[in-house]
Amino acid sequence: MTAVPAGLATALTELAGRRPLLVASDYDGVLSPLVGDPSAAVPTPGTGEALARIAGAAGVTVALVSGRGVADLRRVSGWQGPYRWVGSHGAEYDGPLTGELASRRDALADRLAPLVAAVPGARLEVKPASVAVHVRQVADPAAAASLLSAADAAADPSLTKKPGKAVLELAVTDADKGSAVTRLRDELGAVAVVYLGDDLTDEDVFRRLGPADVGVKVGEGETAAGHRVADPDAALDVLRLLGDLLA
Ligand SMILES: O=P(O)(O)OC[C@H]1O[C@H](O[C@H]2O[C@H](CO)[C@@H](O)[C@H](O)[C@H]2O)[C@H](O)[C@@H](O)[C@@H]1O
Repeated sequence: MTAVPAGLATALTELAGRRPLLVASDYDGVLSPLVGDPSAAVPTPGTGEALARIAGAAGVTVALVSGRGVADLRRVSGWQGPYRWVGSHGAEYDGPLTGELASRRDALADRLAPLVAAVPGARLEVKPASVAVHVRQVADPAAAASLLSAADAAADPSLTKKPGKAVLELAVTDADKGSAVTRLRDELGAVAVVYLGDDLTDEDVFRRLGPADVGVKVGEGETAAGHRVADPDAALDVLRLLGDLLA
């Protein structure tokens, strides 16, 4: 167990009495350590219990806000909790997406597949509203960079580019996590929001947080978040502290 940074602990203590409260988090790299195979990204042990405890506090809503599709997020996490499940970077907000996006996504996947197949270790992930080109397991950094450039060049202007950690995602919607969390905040009438995230797509949320909110960047890199912790283990410590404060 690591100590939660003092400034963050103080901010959470100040926020803990406010209701309604929204506690939202990204999944990969925050609630689950990054691994080579996206389908094997299980939660950090103890994280499900920490989230369930927070969700059990009166007036508190827990939301999982992921780039993954909701069905995939449920499967990979193994969680069933009473959470708000927001997937596909916010495109899946009220439930599964309609089928009309699927044909555009499939055509995109067909265009990208030969590029990915030509690079050993690269992986194509077809998701509800996007296609992701993963290079985490490409041994040659030049080949990885070149594949990401080629995928970027293959994107027509109707697509939304979402670069992330060893990945470039091309989305057939312009949804973003910042809009999704703002919509949740408004819907719940939340007077404060806690958000944890590790990647570029999470910056859309951090940029929209206000002075009453607490944003926590997990890991390195530039951020608009007011607080930072080192890794998913430290993120778990934040959730455990928040659970204690809300109890
Ligand atoms: O918004 P998130 O919940 O963080 O999802 C972002 C993307 O996460 C996954 O990719 C990332 O995690 C993989 C497993 O650890 C890792 O192999 C990959 O390099 C990371 O980019 C997921 O596969 C994507 O679909 C999500 O958009």
